[in-house]
Amino acid sequence: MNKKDLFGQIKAKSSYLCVGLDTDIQKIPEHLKKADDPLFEFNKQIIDATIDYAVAYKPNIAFYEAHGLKGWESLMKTIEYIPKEAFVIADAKRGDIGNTSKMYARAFFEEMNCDAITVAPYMGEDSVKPFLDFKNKWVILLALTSNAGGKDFQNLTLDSGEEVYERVLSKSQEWGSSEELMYVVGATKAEALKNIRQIVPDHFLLVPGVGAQGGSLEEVSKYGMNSECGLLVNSSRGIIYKDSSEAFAQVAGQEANTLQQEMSKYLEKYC
Ligand SMILES: O=C(O)c1cc(=O)[nH]c(=O)n1[C@@H]1O[C@H](COP(=O)(O)O)[C@@H](O)[C@H]1O
Repeated sequence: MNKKDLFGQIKAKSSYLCVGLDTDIQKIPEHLKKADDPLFEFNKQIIDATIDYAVAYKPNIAFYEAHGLKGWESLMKTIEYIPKEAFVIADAKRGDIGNTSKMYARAFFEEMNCDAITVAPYMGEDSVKPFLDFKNKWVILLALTSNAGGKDFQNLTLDSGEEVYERVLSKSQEWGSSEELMYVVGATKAEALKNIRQIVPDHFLLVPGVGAQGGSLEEVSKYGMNSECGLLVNSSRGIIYKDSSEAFAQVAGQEANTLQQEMSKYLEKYC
């Protein structure tokens, strides 16, 4: 999906919501545990209940890898099930020497047909470029992450006066354009968004950390939005685990609907 089509979906649904499929077998409703493929069954119902309110889905690969071959099957079935109108992000946080990154890219872009993958920038240009070689696919580079430990490296100040995350933003623009590169900025770091928008005015930002991690959707929207929205805001636990009864998917749908309604207001106000 290209940037224009992504913005088209955002306008059509009045939403920049990304539903995080961090599907934990310990947390899914009891009645689903007897299904042949409980992870897929759970995801299928969550997708059906939220598709009217979400423009993107982000399966977090760890939750599937943890189950070996069966987990990979659940993941692949889930990705195939997501309607084509939605943007699919493999949250895999990969990145390695060039020939290895190329294999990761083939796995997630060709084999699984995801639209985007999260990539760690630590190994630099030749670890990121192989992902960017795929046309009509996206790299989502970790810039300023939502976790407390992010500051251990990301906020260190370089001799140039830039912080490391700022260098990630400025340097990586030499590698790819805003048609193929997005950045992760945690909703818990919303105070940095004004500055981030000065460095990357046109890029989409994937913003996790509203809901369970306590980030503010209003602040993120106010400081992070650009004229093409430029935001995908993810919530995982705050949507998918609100209820553990047989009505879990309905409750997830309501939760997504509530976020979408709030987003609709911010699109009018800030976009
Ligand atoms: O890359 C990510 O998606 C990510 C980056 C980050 O800085 N913080 C962060 O929470 N995430 C992911 O976003 C999701 C957040 O989940 P919830 O806190 O349950 O909404 C998880 O899948 C995290 O791995």
